[in-house]
Amino acid sequence: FTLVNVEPLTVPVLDFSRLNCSTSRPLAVEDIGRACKKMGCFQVVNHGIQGSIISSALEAAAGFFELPSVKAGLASEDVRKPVRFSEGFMHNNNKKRALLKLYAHPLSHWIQFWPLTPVHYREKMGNYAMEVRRVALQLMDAILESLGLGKAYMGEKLDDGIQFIATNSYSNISGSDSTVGLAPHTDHGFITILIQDCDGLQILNDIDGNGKSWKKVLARVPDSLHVHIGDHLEVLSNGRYKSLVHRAVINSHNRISISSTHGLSMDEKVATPKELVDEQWPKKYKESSFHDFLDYIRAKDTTGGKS
Ligand SMILES: O=C(O)CCC(=O)C(=O)O
Ligand SMILES: [Fe+2]
Repeated sequence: FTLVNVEPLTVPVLDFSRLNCSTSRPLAVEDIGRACKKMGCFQVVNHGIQGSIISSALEAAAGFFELPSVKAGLASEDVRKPVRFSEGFMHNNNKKRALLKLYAHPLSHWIQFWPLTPVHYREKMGNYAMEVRRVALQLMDAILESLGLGKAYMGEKLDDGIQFIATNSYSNISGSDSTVGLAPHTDHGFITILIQDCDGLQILNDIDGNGKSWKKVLARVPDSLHVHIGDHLEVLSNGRYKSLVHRAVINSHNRISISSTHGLSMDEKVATPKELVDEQWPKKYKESSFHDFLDYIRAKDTTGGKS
């Protein structure tokens, strides 16, 4: 009941092209800031990524999970090689979510570890990875600006940052109308950009001040990108922008989603800048790197590392 009867999210839609025009940029930056503060997420249209690049990436992801060896839960020859660099959990043992996680930046370094099949997988996913990164970096500039930090606050640190692409395939094996495919969590980077081939993403926030409730993100606006805030942006903004709790629900269809997470490099510490600390906003967070975060989560984990 609580999974199905979830209201759609009325999410602010940002026209990305407004960021590239000096007269409309200040208001667009303000809109982004407001969405980050109130909603923890927003959607982006007119981002310049061709629809065909988005659909090809979703197709490539679906094709990979359809490979007989992957379906059987065996690492295929070309998947086994990147084991050090990608994590894969397949549909075997009745798992509801299959995941292939790809390191994506710098692409010229990581792409050699990506799957070789289906054909054109690397090309299709690589095109999307590069394009979505371009959008992510420009959004991060705007987000920093909305915090009053100035466009160049992070400078090259963002250029050298990480990009993880998580390709997810969900199948409803329980036979029930809907089931949770991915439990509630927040992402660790600054921002995550997500695309999905059908509804399933749900977010938890308090939009009307009536307490937190789940809302579903509709896959309706064609080729729009869903952007949400991760833990490191919460740290950077000293809690002005909160990371967004989200989950994935599987309905009767199989479903594909691709999330691209962007942050600083693994060992670069994210700290709250002094400009964002004052009496009203005392410093709330310890500085940490992506690596520290993962170590902390592993250490805290009570499921024996299987989570
Ligand atoms: O499948 C989804 O919609 C959510 C995926 C997600 O949250 C993730 O990859 O971190
Ligand atoms: Fe996530």
